[in-house]
Amino acid sequence: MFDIPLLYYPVFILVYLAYKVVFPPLNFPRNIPTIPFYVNFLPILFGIDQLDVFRLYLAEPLERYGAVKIFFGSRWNILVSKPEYLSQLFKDENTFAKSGNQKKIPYSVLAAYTGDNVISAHGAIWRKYRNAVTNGLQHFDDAPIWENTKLFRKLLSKKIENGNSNRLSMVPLIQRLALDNISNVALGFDFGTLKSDNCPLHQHLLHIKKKIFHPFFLTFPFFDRLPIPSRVKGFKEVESFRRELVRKVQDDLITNFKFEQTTFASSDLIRAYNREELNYKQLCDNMIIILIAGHENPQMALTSMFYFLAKYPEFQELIREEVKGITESKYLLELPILNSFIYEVLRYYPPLNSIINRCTTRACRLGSEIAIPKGVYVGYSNYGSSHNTKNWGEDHMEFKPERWGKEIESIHNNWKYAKNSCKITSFHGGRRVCLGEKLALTEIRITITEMVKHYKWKLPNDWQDRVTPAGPLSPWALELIFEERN
Ligand code: HEM
Repeated sequence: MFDIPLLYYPVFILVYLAYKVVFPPLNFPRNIPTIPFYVNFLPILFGIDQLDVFRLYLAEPLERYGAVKIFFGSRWNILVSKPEYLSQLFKDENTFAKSGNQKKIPYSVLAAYTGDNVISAHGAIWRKYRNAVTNGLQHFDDAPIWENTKLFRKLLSKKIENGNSNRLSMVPLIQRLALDNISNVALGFDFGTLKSDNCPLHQHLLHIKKKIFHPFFLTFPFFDRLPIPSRVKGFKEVESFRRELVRKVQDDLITNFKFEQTTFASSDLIRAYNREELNYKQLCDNMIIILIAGHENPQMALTSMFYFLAKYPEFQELIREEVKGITESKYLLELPILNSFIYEVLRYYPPLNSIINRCTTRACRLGSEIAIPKGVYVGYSNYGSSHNTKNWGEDHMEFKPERWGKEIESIHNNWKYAKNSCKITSFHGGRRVCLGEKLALTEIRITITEMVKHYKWKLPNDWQDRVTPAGPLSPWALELIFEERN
């Protein structure tokens, strides 16, 4: 045996870490391309956005091979975009088992925030959660959404009046609309952000989100294991926000003397907790995920809707004509231009660009050719499947609502077909299909309807047209210039 001087240990550790980061593990499939590990840092280093990264590094290999090796979240993963592979991923849940942050990075601030919930759980636990929340998310009263859109309009008009400018920063405003919608429709309380500029729960949420979605800690959650003071504080703040939210929901529902008749997703969660089918942590984890998925995804989608309506203003006029006199959601479902426009936006900018939260439970093959070892994280690229020549033709980079069809029946059928054949995976598909799709689409239809009736808007000439640098996908720091219609 020979002694290695202590001095060399840090060097060995660094070399080992670099080796783990720079190259995929040796047992990863060799017949698919490797995306350079540094692509994650390009938005931070060079100010480019996630679609620049996609165009430069992912588009061609994904189009050609349908799957690539990619470094993300402190590990190497496999990212898939080919419909056949996606369909296998979505169907064979026993092999590609859901494994969310609570398993992948249990030591992280992000995992402390989201916990073990209906989106990330697997097997019997997932079924228990899904049973509790399905009814409330599928059957809901859309009246609060109409009401909130009116409050949203009032807020816009007030901002324009007070600021002496009709140029508005849209992200915080849309977030307020999305938060009030999900809290009213699914959680059974009013977040109240549209009525007050300084709602304490909202301020708390904004504060912790900055900590959770820090690009460095998202790429290297491993550092959350270290006693870094800001991260230690982050854990405490996340916990206090979760408790505050659940207390608010419980207080509002319990003081509601008709609690037993309420059908919110949160009422069913509380009932499952009262029957001891869920423990307190599971109750919190699922309440919080309804809040997170229920406001962040529609927020991204709505931001993109506003953007595309500004970029192609002819659709503001066409949709305005279509929605004239309509005040009920069921009639909005029948409008071809409105619905094909929405589907095209969801294809063009899928709010969740890529999702990596499945882990192989055994060595297996993706298709007949890609051999994957046990314990590997496999995810899917929504942008990759909806921007792909094989799936969408040579014009997939063009924004063309008419690609969905002319008649409303064929438009909805084409949307269903694209989902069933995994050519569009913006809402996942199969058994684990998004439970909030109906709610989100209702919210989007109502918001567009009310907005085009009362405003015209356009992009400022000096606004930089780019998308978010990483994570959820939508126009970055969207600003719009509004004009009220008479
Ligand atoms: C435009 C808006 C939305 C988009 C694009 C979207 C997208 C998705 C996607 C891609 C998944 C699968 C995630 C995965 O693979 O792990 C999912 C699952 C889910 N979403 Fe949504 N979502 C949206 C809105 C909502 C809303 C408003 C809710 C309401 C709370 C919601 C609740 C859920 C739930 C509960 C699941 C888990 C389903 C399961 O695994 O059983 N989503 N969503």
